Formats: sequence, structure tokens, C-alpha cells
Amino acid sequence: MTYDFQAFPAPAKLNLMLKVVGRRPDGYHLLETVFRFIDFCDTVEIAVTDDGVVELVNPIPGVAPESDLTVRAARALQAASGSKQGARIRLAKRIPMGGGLGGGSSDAATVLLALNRLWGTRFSRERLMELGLALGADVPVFVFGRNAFATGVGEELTALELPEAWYVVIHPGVHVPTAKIFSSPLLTRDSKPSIMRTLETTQQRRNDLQAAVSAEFKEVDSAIRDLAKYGPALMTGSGSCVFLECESQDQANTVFRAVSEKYDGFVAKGLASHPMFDKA
Ligand SMILES: C[C@@](CO)(OP(=O)(O)O)[C@H](O)COP(=O)(O)OP(=O)(O)OC[C@H]1O[C@@H](n2ccc(N)nc2=O)[C@H](O)[C@@H]1O
Ligand SMILES: Nc1ncnc2c1ncn2[C@@H]1O[C@H](COP(=O)(O)OP(=O)(O)O)[C@@H](O)[C@H]1O
Repeated sequence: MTYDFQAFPAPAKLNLMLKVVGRRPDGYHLLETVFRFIDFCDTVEIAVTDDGVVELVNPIPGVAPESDLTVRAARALQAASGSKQGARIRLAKRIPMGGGLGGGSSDAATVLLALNRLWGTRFSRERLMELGLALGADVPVFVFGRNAFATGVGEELTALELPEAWYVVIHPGVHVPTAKIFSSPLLTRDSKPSIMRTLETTQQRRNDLQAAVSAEFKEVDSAIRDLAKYGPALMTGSGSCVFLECESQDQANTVFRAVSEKYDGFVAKGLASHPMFDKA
């Protein structure tokens, strides 16, 4: 059986700032963060079938196919819409896993956006965002499709216009479990929420999770110190990746050349919106 696959992009994100401003009664932390999409992407290929079966044809080593976020996203849309169609999914992973770059969440959002079209489900963006939130706190912003200021656990979103920028992103080579950092005694949990949502507010270069991660993971601490030699380096999300914003591609390439002897990583351009934004 040969399938007719179509390819869809799933971009990575950076958290340009992240504050922990409180805690919900269920223990989840309330955040304030700025999500920026970058042009470093996974590719999700999808073939629609009429057999009702959802299957990931090339599972990621170490991730059970049934718990892969692409499969869970397709099944969630199938259950909510009652669609009788199926999908074969093929994933080309480039985004490092557990790096705070949101790869799994982005893959899930791309599946929701693509299948909504391919299956003719015609759910609204808001409905897809709700389905996405049940899969993970980072999924809604990828469905939203615009760079955004986020509050709540990351699901209350306000679109942001961000200036052109390039990013040097380095991977310290460790996997930081998100849950471990949110339960750390070193975590600041009471940062003051921002009153204004201006560009200046969102450009505060801080990540409240960084101190706890640096204390537990020396590799992340070293990566921040090494990149900070070139400018204000910051960790994204709950780590482990660390990035530096640059005004030009040349500047980013120069910094990357200097750090790439020691670290894996890449240079990426900040996007104005998600590459599937107009097509949802
Ligand atoms: C912190 C962010 C910022 O983008 O980073 P990254 O995951 O991208 O690094 C995200 O909000 C991460 O959201 P998400 O990826 O859904 O988190 P999960 O893996 O589901 O969270 C694992 C655990 O961390 C804790 N957790 C997570 C998010 C949150 N706002 N408060 C929490 O206390 C909870 O104990 C949860 O069970
Ligand atoms: N399609 C997927 N891509 C990446 N990770 C996935 C996927 N599906 C499930 N996961 C699980 O989600 C975890 C977090 O992945 P990811 O979104 O890449 O990182 P982060 O949350 O740090 O940004 C992975 O370690 C993996 O166990």
C-alpha cells in the first residue's frame, strides 16, 4: 500500500522571557511568557486514509507511538469531530527533544491544523486551541499561529509584533525534565506580573526557571556562561537550550562559529508568524 503524503512544517519556539507569577490550586504554575516562532522546523507528513486508523509510521526511538503527541492530536480531533477518516503520519524530527523548543507541542499543533483541513473538520481556531491545551500547555500558541504574550499556564494569548532578529541556539547536551524544575525549592514563584504588555515589557531578558535549572544542571550553567560572552544569553522554557538574540544574520553566524566547537546548535531567524498561519 502506498500513501499520498503531504508535508507540513512544525516550527520551534523560543521563550524570549518567562516569569513565574503564581500557582493554581492544582499545583500548576502561572506564567507570563513571550513565545517567538523560529524558522527551525520539524516536518510532519500526513496521508489521509478512509480506514479510520491513525498511525505514526516512523515512531521516535524512546517515545511509545501511542503517546506521541502527533498521534494523540490526531485521535483527539477524530474523537471530537466524529471523523471516520484515518491518517498515516511520518515525522522528520530536527528539533531537539526536551530542549525547551516546543518540538512535540508544535508537531501536535501542525497535525491539528493540517487534519482540520484534510479531513474537512472545519473546527474554528479557538476549538483547535482547546483541543491542543488538553495535550499540553505549549500546544495552543502553535495553533494560534502568531508570536504572543502568554499568561495562565500559557494558554491566554495576545498577539505580538516582534522585530526582525536572528538567534544563536545551543544545546548543552542534557535533557531537563520540566516537572523536576517546577518542583524545585530554588524556583522563584512570586514574580510581579507585568502591568503593561508593550514590546519593552516583553523584552525583559529573564527566565525565572533558569536559576533552578543552572543549579541542577552544570551543563546548562556552562552553556549560559559561554554564550553570555557575546551578549545577554537566556535559557528557553524549562531548558535545556540556551539562546542569544542578534540583530543580523552575520552577527549570529559569527557567534555560532565561535561556540560550535564546543556545542551542538544552530542559527535561526525569528518568524513573523507560524508558517501555516494563513492556511488554517
Ligand atoms: C515552561 C514551558 C514554557 O514554554 O516550557 P517547555 O516545556 O517548552 O520547556 C511550558 O509551559 C511547559 O509546559 P508543558 O510542556 O505542557 O509542561 P509539561 O511537560 O506538561 O509539565 C510537566 C510538569 O511540570 C509542571 N508544570 C508545568 C507547566 C506549568 N505551567 N506549571 C507546572 O507546574 C507540572 O507538574 C507538570 O505536570
Ligand atoms: N512528536 C514528539 N516530538 C517530540 N517529543 C515528543 C513527541 N511526542 C511526545 N514527545 C515527548 O515529549 C517530551 C518533550 O518534548 P519536546 O516538546 O520536544 O520538548 P520541550 O517540552 O522541552 O520543548 C519528549 O521528551 C518526548 O518524551
